Amino acid sequence: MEALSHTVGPTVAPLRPKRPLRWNWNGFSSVLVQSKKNHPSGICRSAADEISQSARASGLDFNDPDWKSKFQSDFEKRFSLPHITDIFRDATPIPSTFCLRMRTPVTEDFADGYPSDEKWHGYINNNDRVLLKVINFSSPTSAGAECIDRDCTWVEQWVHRAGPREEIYFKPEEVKAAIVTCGGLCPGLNDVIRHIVITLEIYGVKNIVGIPFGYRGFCDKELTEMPLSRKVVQNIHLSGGSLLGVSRGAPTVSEIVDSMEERGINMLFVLGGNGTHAGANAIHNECRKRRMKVAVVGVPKTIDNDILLMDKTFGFDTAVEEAQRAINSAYIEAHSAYHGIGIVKLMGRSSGYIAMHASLASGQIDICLIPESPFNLHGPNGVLRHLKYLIETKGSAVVCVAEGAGQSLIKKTNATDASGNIVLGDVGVLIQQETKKYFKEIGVPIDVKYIDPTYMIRACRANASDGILCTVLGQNAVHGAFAGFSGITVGLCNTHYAYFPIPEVISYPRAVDPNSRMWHRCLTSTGQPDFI
Ligand SMILES: Nc1ncnc2c1ncn2[C@@H]1O[C@H](COP(=O)(O)OP(=O)(O)O)[C@@H](O)[C@H]1O
Ligand SMILES: O=P(O)(O)OC[C@H]1O[C@](O)(COP(=O)(O)O)[C@@H](O)[C@@H]1O
Ligand SMILES: [Mg+2]
Repeated sequence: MEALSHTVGPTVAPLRPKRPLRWNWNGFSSVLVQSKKNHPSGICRSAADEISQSARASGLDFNDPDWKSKFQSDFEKRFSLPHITDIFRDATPIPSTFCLRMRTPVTEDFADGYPSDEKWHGYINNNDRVLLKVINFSSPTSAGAECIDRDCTWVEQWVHRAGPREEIYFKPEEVKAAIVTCGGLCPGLNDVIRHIVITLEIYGVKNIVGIPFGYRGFCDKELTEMPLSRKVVQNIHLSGGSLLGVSRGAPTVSEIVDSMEERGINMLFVLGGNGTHAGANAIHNECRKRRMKVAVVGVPKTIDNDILLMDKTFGFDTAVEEAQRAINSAYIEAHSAYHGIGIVKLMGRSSGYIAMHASLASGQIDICLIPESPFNLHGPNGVLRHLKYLIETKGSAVVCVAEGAGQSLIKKTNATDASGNIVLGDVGVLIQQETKKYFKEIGVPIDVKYIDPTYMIRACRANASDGILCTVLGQNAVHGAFAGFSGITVGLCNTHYAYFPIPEVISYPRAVDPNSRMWHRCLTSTGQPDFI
């Protein structure tokens, strides 16, 4: 085997030896098993149990000398992209109207046939692949190891490369494309809308509409679709939010598809998170059932960064950058006060990515609390005792907490929002109140400042790196639809762009691995102990 370059990081004992080491093994799905909560089965088992049970469940026998090729062929099947020819067997492609060498003016019609450039193959070949996992873990005890078998055998896992194909399955003049944005706001939504519209026009599509206020816009008679063109979207990326509006809750899938049929929509671009993608996949399946020649393509939008398999989702970098402003304010308040304590609550329902990254980026956080790493507030190892230590030794402290952290410490209400998401208890307020109570009890004066910048962060305009990410994702969404794929989404994968079948990226929320190098880096930065 060829020598691989070494990864950077400590080769000695892990930073936090108190935490039990457990290798991550999840049979066929080869995903991180991060904690009891994040394991799709919800069961916490020993590694040996996991191997035997998961192997049984997947039918994978590691004594079989062919287990690796069986794994790979199963993987290839799972990641193959649904295509309209699965249903319309005789659908014949035409040469792409997305000319890579010479742009076709939007006003020109295609009376003389579609322009094509047969000499230069700047297109993506359908067999191009992107490598999903790029670290060859030598042992299950390596930080963040994702292993398939007990020996952590290296198995290549390839996903489909995104981009324009040489042949397309829709004639631009027959396309009615619709764009819908669902769920909460996220920086970059307008950038993605803009690039979908611009790219559609370059293919030659003239009928492009926006569906107002998420899935609701399909069925609310008071809401009319918004005609879109390069002219309309030219400057929309200069402000945050969504030109089309967003909403939670939805009509039924069948009502949405009825509405699509009525409107003659045959390309649907869906910008949203896990809920939206579940909806998009259901729409795709319903269209197939009705034998509608429709391409449904998602672009993952979530500030929480909780979509599986992608380096990051758009808006995340901007959110981290913006979160730092709140952290810096909390830091200044805390440091300017006598015994000041700053508390900042950041988004992240089930994933602590924003809190972790903002803490790392700012370098001003003493305690970072995320849903993936349980903690006690009270007791000898609790957060409050450490805050007392910080006040005694540093004179001030700053806490960053993700909204989904510490939910076991808060009384559950069982309330859900319109989309069915659990309404979380306010952990920021809890920490604020308990901190005040604790210091009052021990007779130490403190000055607590609590900042919840949630909606300020979400409403921001995308920063430069997100702007580029949105541009590429928006363009690739259109290329995917024209290539005839449906029920897919697009994401950044090891710095390349890939298409994924929707179910693979939303089977459960992506979460921070408490055994990962990144979380350990964060702990190194804050200097916080275990809080259990
Ligand atoms: N399992 C599902 N099937 C179909 N539609 C869903 C599903 N979950 C959520 N949705 C719809 O997707 C939209 C967005 O979902 P939501 O959870 O609010 O945001 P996000 O997509 O950001 O996770 C809502 O209109 C919601 O009704
Ligand atoms: O107040 P809202 O609109 O329900 O949004 C709150 C939620 O939005 C988020 O920022 C993102 O959630 P979505 O990805 O589901 O839109 C969550 O972290 C947070 O719980
Ligand atoms: Mg969601």
